[in-house]
Amino acid sequence: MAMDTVLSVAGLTKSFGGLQAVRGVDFEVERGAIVGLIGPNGAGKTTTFNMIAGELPPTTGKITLLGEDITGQRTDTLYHKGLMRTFQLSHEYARMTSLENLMVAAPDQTGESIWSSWFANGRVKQREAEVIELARDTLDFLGLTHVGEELAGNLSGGQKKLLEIGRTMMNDAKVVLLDEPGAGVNPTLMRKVGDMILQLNEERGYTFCIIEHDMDMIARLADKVVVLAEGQVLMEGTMDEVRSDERVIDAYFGGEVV
Ligand SMILES: Nc1ncnc2c1ncn2[C@@H]1O[C@H](COP(=O)(O)OP(=O)(O)OP(=O)(O)O)[C@@H](O)[C@H]1O
Repeated sequence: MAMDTVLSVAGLTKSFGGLQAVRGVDFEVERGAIVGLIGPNGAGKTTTFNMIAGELPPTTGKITLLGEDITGQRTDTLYHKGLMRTFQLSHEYARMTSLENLMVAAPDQTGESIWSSWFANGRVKQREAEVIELARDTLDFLGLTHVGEELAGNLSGGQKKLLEIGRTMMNDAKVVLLDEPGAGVNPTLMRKVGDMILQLNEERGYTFCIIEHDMDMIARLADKVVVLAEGQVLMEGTMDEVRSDERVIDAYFGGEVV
């Protein structure tokens, strides 16, 4: 493993009954990189993410974060280690405001979610002021200040995506898995989501692994692209290399002339 690898998966497999959704996937994500994970529908991208993010135990294989074997560790454990993911369909708390959605993503001083201390003690304590300030700064960074008091359920698809990215910022997650940040987002906001990702990468040193079907977005963001097809890595390379590779064209279009 290279010295600057922050995340690696090796020999990862996942079977659902008789179906082998992921069949021996290997790839590495270098510190400060933006890695795109692409491939046709059903290639195993989300299943791979679910295993890395601790939502699904791998059938076999090993996942390493910052040199530590994290295979099978759960989402909340990984959250404290700085690995977070977002979802294809945003997971906001619809009946809380945007500001509150960010606040509940912050860890408290003991490293627990602030959510649990609210319920345990019935009130927000000293940390509240710091968390509110951080949440306001995060809204400002994302350009969402004007919808800070709006219920998150009322935000547009693109604003929800930005809010999801904001939730990772509240934990200062250093390795972020983004599941289709461009899905259901209009072109203007798509550009903005891309800007945020680049800004977090360049200014705060976040490392990203991104599943995305929008090839323009991947071309703009990704340093390296890993192509999955039928549960396996078909190839990896720059977007230019991937775009012109016959195997990739075949995987997407089934070898038909299009
Ligand atoms: N919980 C599950 N139970 C059974 N089969 C599953 C489960 N989750 C995924 N699969 C199957 O595993 C395969 C890979 O699915 P996955 O969602 O990982 O693909 P994907 O590359 O993310 O696709 P898409 O781009 O369409 O989101 C598919 O054949 C899917 O039907």
